Amino acid sequence: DGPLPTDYEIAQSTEMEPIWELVEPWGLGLDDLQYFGSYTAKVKHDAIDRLREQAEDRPNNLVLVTGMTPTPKGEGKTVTTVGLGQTLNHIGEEAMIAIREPSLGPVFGVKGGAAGGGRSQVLPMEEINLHFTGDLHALTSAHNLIAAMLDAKISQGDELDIDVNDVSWPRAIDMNDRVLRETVVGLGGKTGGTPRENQFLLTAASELMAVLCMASGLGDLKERVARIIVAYDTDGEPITVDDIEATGAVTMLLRDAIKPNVVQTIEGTPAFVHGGPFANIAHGTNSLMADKAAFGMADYLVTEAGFGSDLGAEKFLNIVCRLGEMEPNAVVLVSSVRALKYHGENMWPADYDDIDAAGTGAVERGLENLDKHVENLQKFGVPVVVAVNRFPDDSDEEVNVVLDHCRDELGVAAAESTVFENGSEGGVDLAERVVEAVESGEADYAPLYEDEDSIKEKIHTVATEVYGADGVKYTGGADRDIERMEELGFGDFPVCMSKTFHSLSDDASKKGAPTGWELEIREVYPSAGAGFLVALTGDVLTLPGLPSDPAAAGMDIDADGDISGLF
Ligand SMILES: Nc1ncnc2c1ncn2[C@@H]1O[C@H](COP(=O)(O)OP(=O)(O)O)[C@@H](O)[C@H]1O
Ligand SMILES: O=COP(=O)(O)O
Ligand SMILES: [Mg+2]
Repeated sequence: DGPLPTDYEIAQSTEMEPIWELVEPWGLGLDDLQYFGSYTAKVKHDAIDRLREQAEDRPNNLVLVTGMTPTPKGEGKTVTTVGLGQTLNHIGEEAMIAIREPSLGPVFGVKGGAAGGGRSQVLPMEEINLHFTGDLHALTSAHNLIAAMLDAKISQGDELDIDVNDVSWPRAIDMNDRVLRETVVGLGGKTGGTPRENQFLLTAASELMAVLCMASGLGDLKERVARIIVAYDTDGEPITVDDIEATGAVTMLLRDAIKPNVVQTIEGTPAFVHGGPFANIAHGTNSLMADKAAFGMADYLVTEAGFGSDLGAEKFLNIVCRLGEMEPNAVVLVSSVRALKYHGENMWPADYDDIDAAGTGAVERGLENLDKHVENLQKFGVPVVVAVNRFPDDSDEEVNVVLDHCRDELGVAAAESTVFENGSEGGVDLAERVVEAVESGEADYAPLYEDEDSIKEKIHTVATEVYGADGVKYTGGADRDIERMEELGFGDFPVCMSKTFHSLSDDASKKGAPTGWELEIREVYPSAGAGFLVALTGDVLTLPGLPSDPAAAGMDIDADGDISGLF
């Protein structure tokens, strides 16, 4: 007993299997893999195609893991996804997991890594959380190649008649560097190019990341890249990646990134870790290629959508399942005592000492946030299982407040989970509830809106049904943007809402289940390559900043290469 070793110590003490041995029973052979050391590999296209075919003869039980509105540290969706995958195998099912690959932004910022934690992690955690297989670097380079070629056209004169004040393609960086949000480029006189304003966004929010996650293979990726709109000409006509002749080079840079990465969990469950869009500023789930391949290897796929169900899950259910032709069989809604207290105390910003000091009354007062998330998820017609992800200092009384509420008040299945501390031993109750939900056949999934609904109807549906808004107000150029989207023929695209994750509303300070407010939409732009529109709400930022005490400040490496402070 005593304090749990750190994530890194647990990871280091785990004897991993060579990846080719680990995946062999799941249908992947030596020649199907492109190796990055002994414990990480990419799956080659032929193998992916074979797995897709094999998936047609399997159950394809899809379990989505989402959460309530989290505190800034996160409440354990990744931990629960890894732990549930491990536990399903532990109780005799065949399960794979698919999660996103981390961005260096949060790794060095507030949240730390995204490889799970405790005894429910994917390994090798230090590789996964740092350079991994280079996908984020490849995406950043590909994104900035487009920006450089576009500016070369602008400053050296071009037949495209680009409107220098109507360029929609920013630059990208995989780092939370807030001072790059709004920049001026092209300074330095004639050789410096044409001065103009330009933004940076986090690579996780790049349309290339979304395109990589939606693509079905290299050929599809290339067609999607070609369609990406990067600017408009002086007549307002779109200019694409193909128009600036960047399609081939950009796709070449992504030739490896498009292949899903396969690794293992602490207990030896195979895991796809591929694609890394955040769920506030992007669509928030891993690549469809990973999902489709996993269905060829296992009966269950457990996959995570980022942040609360108003973000990752809403977009997974309204966009990813629609475009990816998938139907979820159950949704796990991760709750935590600390998040319930955070809402119950109407706390902003989060103070973890105050959270620890709060009592069961605060847990009860916070339940309104959990209730709204349960209500939202039930609107999609999928059975909900609430997981109470138990943290070390949680008391039985506090946990039981949540379990009793779910079972007695909400009439939904609920289970305590200690997969962080105990691995699969701590997930049996949850896994059994999930299997019951899947085997009940109750799932009757449907998205909340139809393709033919207007753009404003789609936004109104999400705002009122999911966020709890009374309505929507369009500010800035949003109305004109929507008219342009309809003129361009994007009216039937689903809408990816970009919103703060700190609240169900677009105001980070509002906790619980805010009512009596209007959603503000300030900009709408196309991800023509990904196949959806993006609507910016409130003051959401596509390039986060570092806190004054970033996680990076607590990290170190010794002369033997041993790392500390990475979590
Ligand atoms: N039950 C738990 N006990 C202790 N720490 C936990 C527990 N669950 C999650 N954590 C830690 O909390 C942080 C957020 O967990 P994570 O699974 O990444 O959440 P999410 O995916 O919802 O953002 C991570 O540092 C993780 O190791
Ligand atoms: O996009 C955010 O994902 P997490 O909630 O898993 O941090
Ligand atoms: Mg996560």
